[in-house]
Amino acid sequence: MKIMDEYRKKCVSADEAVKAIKSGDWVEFAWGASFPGLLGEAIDRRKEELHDVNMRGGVILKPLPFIENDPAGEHFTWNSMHMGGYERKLAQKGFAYYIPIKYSEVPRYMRENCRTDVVAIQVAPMDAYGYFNFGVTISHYAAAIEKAHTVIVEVNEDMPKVHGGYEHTVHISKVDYIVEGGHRGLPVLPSAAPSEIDKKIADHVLSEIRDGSCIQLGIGGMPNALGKMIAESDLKDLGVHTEMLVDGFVDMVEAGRVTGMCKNLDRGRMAYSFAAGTQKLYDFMQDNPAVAAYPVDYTNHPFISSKIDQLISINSAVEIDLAGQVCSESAGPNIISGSGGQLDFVEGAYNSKGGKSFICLPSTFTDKAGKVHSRIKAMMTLGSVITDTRAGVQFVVTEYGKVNLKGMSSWQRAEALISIAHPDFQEALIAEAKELKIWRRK
Ligand SMILES: CC(=O)SCCNC(=O)CCNC(=O)[C@H](O)C(C)(C)COP(=O)(O)OP(=O)(O)OC[C@H]1O[C@@H](n2cnc3c(N)ncnc32)[C@H](O)[C@@H]1OP(=O)(O)O
Ligand SMILES: CCCC(=O)O
Repeated sequence: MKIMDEYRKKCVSADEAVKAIKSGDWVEFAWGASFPGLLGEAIDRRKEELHDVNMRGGVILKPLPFIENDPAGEHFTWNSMHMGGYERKLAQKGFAYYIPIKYSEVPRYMRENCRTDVVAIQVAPMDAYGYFNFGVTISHYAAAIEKAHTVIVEVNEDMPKVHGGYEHTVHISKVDYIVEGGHRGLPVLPSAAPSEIDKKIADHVLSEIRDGSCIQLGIGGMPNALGKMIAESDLKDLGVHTEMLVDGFVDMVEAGRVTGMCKNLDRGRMAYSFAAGTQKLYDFMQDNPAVAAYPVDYTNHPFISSKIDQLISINSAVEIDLAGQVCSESAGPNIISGSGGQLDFVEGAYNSKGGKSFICLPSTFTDKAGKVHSRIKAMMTLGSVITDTRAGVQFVVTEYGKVNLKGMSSWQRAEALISIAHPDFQEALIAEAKELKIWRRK
């Protein structure tokens, strides 16, 4: 069959396409900026016919209509591989559940561990050869498609067509239904301007980065702010190998910091697996040969990323204890986000020749009642999830300085971490360290 005949045959309305979903199914639905809004609304309209449907996705940037309109959870359950602000509020109300991941492993989970009946995703318009480009989200979609009995694509004329890599497209022969969405825009994830604390942290990190380094920036305000600061530095010939492409990287390119010419892999190109940011980022990605889209088991697996020399990983955290264990995903037992690719890059950067991993966090956190807490704790808050074990953590940075925990004894860790805690909390931390028998009088 000619490709355009096949296209026309598979083209249906959103309501027609989602009839493929049956009660009890698992549906791979949305990730980040690739939110298939028409399909979401159509699934919601089918609510009364469906029971016990498990929807799966992550980093959701827009409300999920089928969850919003099912407050008793009779029809749909939301399962997230990484929660953003919207999902963590759903989780606190009991409407969403977290799937613990090491993000590098997600394609394998899809192939070997997770049930996937239907894939419903957003794509760019088909090309002349019959391929739909995944655009801003490559992640694990190719793997999920391999396992699903039904694949539905919602075509968004505004989805950038990106260069790969591999597994950044799906061929029409693998697609069951096509829903034309026209120009739908993409959800944006705005980034804040760097705060004074961000700037101080950035100064500590910047003094560790050399010309020719390859940068990964994690999710959240701090890494993005650091990206902007790197753009304002005088570093040269930087490379980019990251899971998440954010506006900070565009700033670096525009400032002439990035050539990628020192990379051992994907020389001259910026490897990424999903992108979320402003329209400036999405415009930058469109048909840009400097961008290389890959599945997340390529960008994130430490076996691959560590082949790149001078890999610099910059991630953020919620709290750290005096042993050096890092929590980046919960406040006590309450989920904030997820492990994501943090551990992947902490390991990848440390194992790269000349590589360094940085966990960057402000020294304090102010709660909603205005009370200030140290993020450096003698012991982890009860219920907090350990994202990076103490043996894996290398540099820890606050606005008060940086310490490299690798190879340090328990008393050295306590001393080092207390030295970068907020001065108002240092005495109390020393007292607690003494009780824990990790304070050594020198
Ligand atoms: C993407 C890559 O390339 S790979 C690796 C990157 N992935 C990761 O690092 C995964 C884990 N990390 C993360 O999810 C993020 O970096 C975070 C959560 C640590 C920081 O993200 P940000 O968006 O900057 O966090 P932010 O400071 O806005 O806080 C998020 C929420 O946590 C709450 N919070 C933050 N710190 C604390 C704390 N110490 N105690 C209690 N709550 C806290 C905030 O109040 C906020 O809640 P709200 O939205 O209800 O107000
Ligand atoms: C999984 C999405 C983002 C992250 O790695 O934290």
